[in-house]
Amino acid sequence: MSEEIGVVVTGVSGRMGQMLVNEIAKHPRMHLAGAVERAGHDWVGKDVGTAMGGAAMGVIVADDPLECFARAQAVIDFTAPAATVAFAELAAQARAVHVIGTTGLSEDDLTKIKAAARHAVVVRAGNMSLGVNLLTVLTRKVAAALDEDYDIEVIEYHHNQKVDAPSGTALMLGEAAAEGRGVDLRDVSDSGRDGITGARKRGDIGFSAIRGGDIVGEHDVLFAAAGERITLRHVASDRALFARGALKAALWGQDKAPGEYDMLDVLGLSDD
Ligand SMILES: NC(=O)c1ccc[n+]([C@@H]2O[C@H](COP(=O)([O-])OP(=O)(O)OC[C@H]3O[C@@H](n4cnc5c(N)ncnc54)[C@H](O)[C@@H]3O)[C@@H](O)[C@H]2O)c1
Ligand SMILES: O=C(O)C1=N[C@H](C(=O)O)CCC1
Repeated sequence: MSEEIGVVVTGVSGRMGQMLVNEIAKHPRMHLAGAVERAGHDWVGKDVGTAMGGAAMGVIVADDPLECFARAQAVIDFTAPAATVAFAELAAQARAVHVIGTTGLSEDDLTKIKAAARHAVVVRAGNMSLGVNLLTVLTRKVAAALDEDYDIEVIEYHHNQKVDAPSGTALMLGEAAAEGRGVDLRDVSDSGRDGITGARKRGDIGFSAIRGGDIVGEHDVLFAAAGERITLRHVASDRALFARGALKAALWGQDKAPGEYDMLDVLGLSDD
């Protein structure tokens, strides 16, 4: 698809929302078709450009998502789980591609998103960067090559405002490691150690979450055995990285059949 598409950004005042507005403004094949914030937010009713402290953009921040989605080809959504579940249904009604970056989604949330994806394209990933998605492929391969003599630990580092743990990225990496090992992550996941936990269980995949300052997002996958350690590491130093991945997903999804996709599909890194 080569024509320009209209994109709605939800959670527009957020860290990712503002990053997305800036990236869309620079994109040759996209324009900002709408900007959504939660009802009662002080940006609602204001021009998004002036609310961001710059020049007016001619787009007024709204709290009625469906009205905005109806005039767009894509919705890019980095908000919060309850909002994302509601937006999935509305984006499907509007037949807009729904790009979901929100993390911390429960099993129940994922079931509802899957239902919405019967009617429209949903692209969802806990991390939209090429580097992290490539790292999931490498993690799966390394985990498949090593046996349980190698303890797998995922360590993630984020800013002090992050509300969910383990991060969406850490879970993607944990899933990839479990897949490489041929196990279900739910059976081997070990997060939140505290107190007299007992020795580490062989075969577990551990998670640790560091929160501090303005860290954008860093992830280590550690394979630790007697006598040696291997670490796979990704460092994000600019949120624009995630925004650009989301824009790529919005364009990629335009000519796809309804269904749920991830960034491995968008980036051509998927096995199937
Ligand atoms: N997948 C990725 O690559 C990636 C990258 C960065 C962040 N994230 C995730 O994106 C989400 C947002 O991160 P952030 O740092 O921008 O958070 P943030 O708190 O800065 O922004 C979230 C925004 O969503 C808005 N919001 C909440 N409920 C809403 C509703 N019902 N309607 C409209 N807007 C609503 C909030 O008002 C806020 O402006 C988090 O889940 C985070 O983990 C994912
Ligand atoms: O800042 C955040 O929040 C991030 N969330 C994603 C995650 O949970 O992995 C991606 C990195 C930044």
